[in-house]
Amino acid sequence: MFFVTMDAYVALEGGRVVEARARAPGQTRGELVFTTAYTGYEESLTDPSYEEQVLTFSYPLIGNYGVRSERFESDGVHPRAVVAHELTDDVAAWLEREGVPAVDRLDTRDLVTRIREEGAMKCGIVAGEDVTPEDALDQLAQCKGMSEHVDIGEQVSVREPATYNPDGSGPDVALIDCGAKGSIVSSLVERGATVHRLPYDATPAEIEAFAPDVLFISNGPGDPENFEATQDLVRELAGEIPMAGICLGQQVIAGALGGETEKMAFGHRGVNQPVRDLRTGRVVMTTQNHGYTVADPGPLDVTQVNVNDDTPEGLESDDLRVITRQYHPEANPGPHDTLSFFDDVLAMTGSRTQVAAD
Ligand SMILES: NC(=O)CC[C@H](N)C(=O)O
Repeated sequence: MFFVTMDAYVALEGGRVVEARARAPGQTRGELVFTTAYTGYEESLTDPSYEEQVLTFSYPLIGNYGVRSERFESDGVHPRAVVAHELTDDVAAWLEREGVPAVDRLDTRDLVTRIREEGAMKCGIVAGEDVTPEDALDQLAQCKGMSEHVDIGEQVSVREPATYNPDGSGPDVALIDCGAKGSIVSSLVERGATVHRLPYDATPAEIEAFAPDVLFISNGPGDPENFEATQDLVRELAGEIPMAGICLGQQVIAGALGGETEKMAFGHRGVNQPVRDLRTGRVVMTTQNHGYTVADPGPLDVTQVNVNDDTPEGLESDDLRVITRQYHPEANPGPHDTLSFFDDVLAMTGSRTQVAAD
């Protein structure tokens, strides 16, 4: 007989408690979401866009090719906790070192079905010796909804500006860090750009000091409406300087220019999300991780849509010189179908006009 000691509990919004096995101890809470990605767990777990969420992997075995820091997208693990059907010892040890609770040996098929039917939900999660179902329910009771995390930008952004590839011969990019993945920086640097990484609440005057050729709004966690300072910046500089955005960046730019965003039921998280370009009819496979979407693109044209649910995946405006993507063209993890986005962004810089002085 094969016995597994159950020493972890996951309390779901509504009060149901699911038993599991502790793989990294701790007690925490967050919005329970799932990814269908079957590869790229190191990248997902270090993606700042997962801040304040509990990440469930629908793929049953996570960790089968080890843990290598070269693949990390930031300095630490961002989900509050991790749920999988089976986590390898390597991943469990890494999460324990990072102080991130992790559980496995629960029916993730059932959990994912529930999230698909009821939407992303609050959860409490406890793992380790002596934890009880009541502890998990206590955590659940303290769990905030994603949109209630009003200071989430502060949690994930750089404190001080940083410059990458200072002697580059390419364009200067002002990257507004709302929780940027490292491979957005490297995708730009590889193409010769100099990247000035700036806090999410950088002011127009701070941007102008760098005289950048393009303003690039990064990915990031939570509700784009909570990035008011970033939206103000976009509004202020719109039309003055070309702009690009990825994921939260698309949402912030659309919201700032008069459009609207809304929460999705369970979002898109995975590495095989099909996207159709409306101009060419071509479909590409994309990597995604988002729970909000653009509901109204404002003055921007929708140029790409998700094949599954028609939500906007690409927004553009020739007049305003804006180009954004809802998916992750930096492709870490891949597929690599959409890397040319970075070439398109840098190509926009040829048409730069002077940034207006205050
Ligand atoms: N990856 C991201 O930038 C996520 C965007 C936003 N936080 C969302 O969940 O929709």
